[in-house]
Formats: sequence, C-alpha cells, structure tokens
Amino acid sequence: MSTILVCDDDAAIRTVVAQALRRAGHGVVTADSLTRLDQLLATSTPDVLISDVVLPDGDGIERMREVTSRFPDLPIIILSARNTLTTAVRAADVGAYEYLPKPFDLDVLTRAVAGALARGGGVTEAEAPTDDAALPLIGRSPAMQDVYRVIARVVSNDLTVLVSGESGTGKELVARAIHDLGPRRAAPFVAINMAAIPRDLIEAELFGHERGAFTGAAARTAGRFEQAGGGTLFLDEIGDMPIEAQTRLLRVLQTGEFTTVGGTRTIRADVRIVAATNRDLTAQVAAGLFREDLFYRLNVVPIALPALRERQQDVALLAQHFLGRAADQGLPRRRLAADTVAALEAYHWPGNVRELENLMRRLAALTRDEVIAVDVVEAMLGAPAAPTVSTPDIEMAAAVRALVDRIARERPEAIDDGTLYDRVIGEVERPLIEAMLARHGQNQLRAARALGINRNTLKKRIDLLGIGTGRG
Ligand SMILES: Nc1ncnc2c1ncn2[C@@H]1O[C@H](COP(=O)(O)OP(=O)(O)OP(=O)(O)O)[C@@H](O)[C@H]1O
Repeated sequence: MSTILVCDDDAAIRTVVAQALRRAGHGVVTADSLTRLDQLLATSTPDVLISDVVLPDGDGIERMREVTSRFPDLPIIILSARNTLTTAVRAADVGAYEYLPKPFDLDVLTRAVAGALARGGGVTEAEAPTDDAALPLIGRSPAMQDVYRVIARVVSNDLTVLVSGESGTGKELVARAIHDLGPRRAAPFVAINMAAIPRDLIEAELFGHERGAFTGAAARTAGRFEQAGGGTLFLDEIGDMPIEAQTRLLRVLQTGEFTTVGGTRTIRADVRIVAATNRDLTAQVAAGLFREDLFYRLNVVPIALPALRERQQDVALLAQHFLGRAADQGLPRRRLAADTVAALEAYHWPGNVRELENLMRRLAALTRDEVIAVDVVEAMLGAPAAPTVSTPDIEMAAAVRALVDRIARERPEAIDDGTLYDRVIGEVERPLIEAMLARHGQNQLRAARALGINRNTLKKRIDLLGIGTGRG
C-alpha cells in the first residue's frame, strides 16, 4: 500500500482528503504544520506528498524546495487557495508534480495521486521564484486557473504556444507573461500583428530585407525574427497571415533558419514563438485559408482564453484592479457600490477585458462621487461607441479578406479590372438587404428605414443586385 502524506492546517481539508485517499486504497498520514511535516519526514518517506501553501509556520512551496533536494524522487502535489498565476508558476518552479487550486474536486486529487504514483518524481527547475507583487494576469476563476496551469508548464521550455480567444481577452498579456516568467526574459519580446501590416510587406517585416529587395527598400532592415533574437516573437492575429508568408514561416519553424527578403545568407532563428488568434483556425484550415501543417506546428501547446462573460467571478477583481491602476496614474480614486459590481457581473462584455478596462478608466475620469453608483454604470453600458473592436467587426473584416483572396484566386483579372469595389460591396450588400427584407416581412419601406437608407435607394439596389424578393 502506498503512503500519502497530507500537510494542511485546515482540519476539514485533512479529513476529507484523507477519507478520499483511504477509500482509493492508500495509507494516509497527516500534518497540520511544516514542523510536524519535518518530524514525519525524519522517520519515513511517503510515496506522495500533498501540501498546502500558506501554513502557520511558513510557506509550503518554499519548504518543498528543501524537500525535493532531500527526496528528489518524491512527487509533490501543491494545494492552494491563493489562486494566482504566480502560485502556479512557483509550484512548477519547485518541481511540483501537480498544482491544484482550492476548492478542488476530490476525484481530481485522487487521479493526480494515482498519476504521481505511476510516474514518480517531478520535474525539477532551476529558475528563481518570481515576484509575487507584480501579477501579470488578474483573475482566480476556475477558467483562468486552467490557463495558469498551462502557462506554468511552458514558461521554462521553448514549446510553441497558440493562444486563442475573443478580442480583448488578454492573449497578448498571456504571451508577455510566458516571456517575462521564463529564461528568455532578459531578451526582447517582439510583437507583430498580421492584420495591421499590408499583406505584401509581411514577409519583409518578419524576416527583414536587403537593400533594393523591392521598391522603397533603401537600406537593409532587420525583421522581427532578428529583433526578437534570444527572446520571444509574438505573432498576433496569425489567422490573417497570407498563404505565401505562411509557407515561409513553416519553413523557418521546420529548419530553425531564415533568409531575409532578397538575401541569400541564412540566419539562425533563436526565438520562442507565441502565436494568437481570435478566429477558429481549424475552420480556416478547413476553408483552405490556413496551412494545416503550419497549424500543427503552432498548436503545440494550445491555450484557450475564456471570454470575460465565462468568468463572471473575475469581473469584480479586474474592475478594482483597473480602478486602482487609473488612480495610480493620477485619476481620482473611485470605488464600486455593491449593486454596481452585480451589474458589471451581469453584463455580457462583448469587448471582454479590454472593454471593462476602458469602462473603468472612463468611470474614474468622469464620475464625481467617490463611490460609483449603479445607474451611472448602467447608463454607460447601454451607451454605444465604446472604443473597442467588436467580434462582428473582426468577422466581417475576415470574411471580406477571404472574399478578396477568393476572387484573386478564381478570377485574377477581376482584381484590377476596376470592378472589384462593386463586386465586394455587392457580395456584402446582398445578404444584408435580404436579411433586412426577411426581418421586415419583405416590406421595403420598413427595411429601408431599418437600414437607414432611402426607399428609392433600396429599390435601386434591389434591382441592380437582382434580389428576387416580393414587393414592399
Ligand atoms: N487577466 C487580465 N488581467 C489584467 N489585465 C488584463 C487581463 N486580460 C486582459 N487584460 C487587459 O485587457 C486589455 C486587452 O488585453 P490584450 O491586448 O492582451 O487582449 P487580446 O486578446 O490580445 O486582444 P486582441 O485580440 O484584440 O489583440 C489589455 O490592456 C490587457 O492589459
């Protein structure tokens, strides 16, 4: 029978954990402090050690450092109620086999113990623990705990990470956290957004170019791969990367080398790659817009960031964090009334954390009272024109780009025969008009009003586009 040593100062936790493990057929010994743990370890070595972090006589994770140096093969499972990214990373740092944020599921713990027994010793890392004060990511929801655990597992290696999630969910912040917490932190973190650079310049931006490589290339320029040397390259909105550039990127990932545009010399690519997308890349692969082999090369470690509406319990913490930051930057210090917090939690946050951040800044700047009342927030949440990019905008932009790509592929002559604008607008306009007519029972007058255009204009467009609907 295997022996599990459980160290927690909470008697209730010791009891339920011991019961569950005994039921699973293990022998259990418990300790309520680090001193007691030391006494027990002096006389016998357990097969698995489970320890809490905050104990009356010290920090459980720090003590595990000594324990692992004395018993390098002893698997350790850390339990913690301080559910931050830092705790997850520190647990990974000391070589813990598993880290379970409290509250945890007893079945999960039992499975972790079984896994630890099957696998034996943990992974040992030499990295120093990180600063607890500077938390890069805020939030303690179960959904974020999953994210933290994956981050903790990748910071010390160079595996390629693909972060997916809606716009404003914190994808870039995750990429930065991976960089800042890992061994490349002293070298640069370089970000490049595929959607923000003209398509024909992307390769030159990524790999650099030689003098005269193309019109306007007056001098040799280093690309982002070179600029990020030794550090991390963040490829944002990777789904927008043109196919030719994808082919080139794939080759770099396969060979670990690249050449500049117009150059012949090969340069070693010494970067960790973190890519991000707010689109469903598998759908892009299925549609032939994204190379499948590149997708697999990038998706080595996937991290799916939940939308803010899926982590309601983080809203209050994030809101307070942003108000605090606004105050640190010189805006008046403001607090949230309890019903204001409830209203924020109930909101669906289409712009995710970015929208919440912008709202808190506006509230800090605009509200007169020290405590922010619920009606002020409700008025602002109802107001349009929050400075965020919404998901429909992004989807529309993606659809239009895909459309242009398709026209270029299928009818290359149409790309510069002077009809492209009408063609693309027509493609967008047709489903729009059809949808509005359907919504308004084919009534053209009401559809025109809803669209905000003149009825005659609508009639003309219907005739021109040959939309075969009824009359208004
Ligand atoms: N968990 C978090 N804790 C604190 N701040 C956050 C968190 N998530 C996001 N933010 C903040 O929200 C804003 C948006 O985050 P970020 O730019 O990382 O999102 P993104 O997913 O990369 O967005 P996009 O897809 O539009 O580029 C940033 O100012 C970031 O600092």
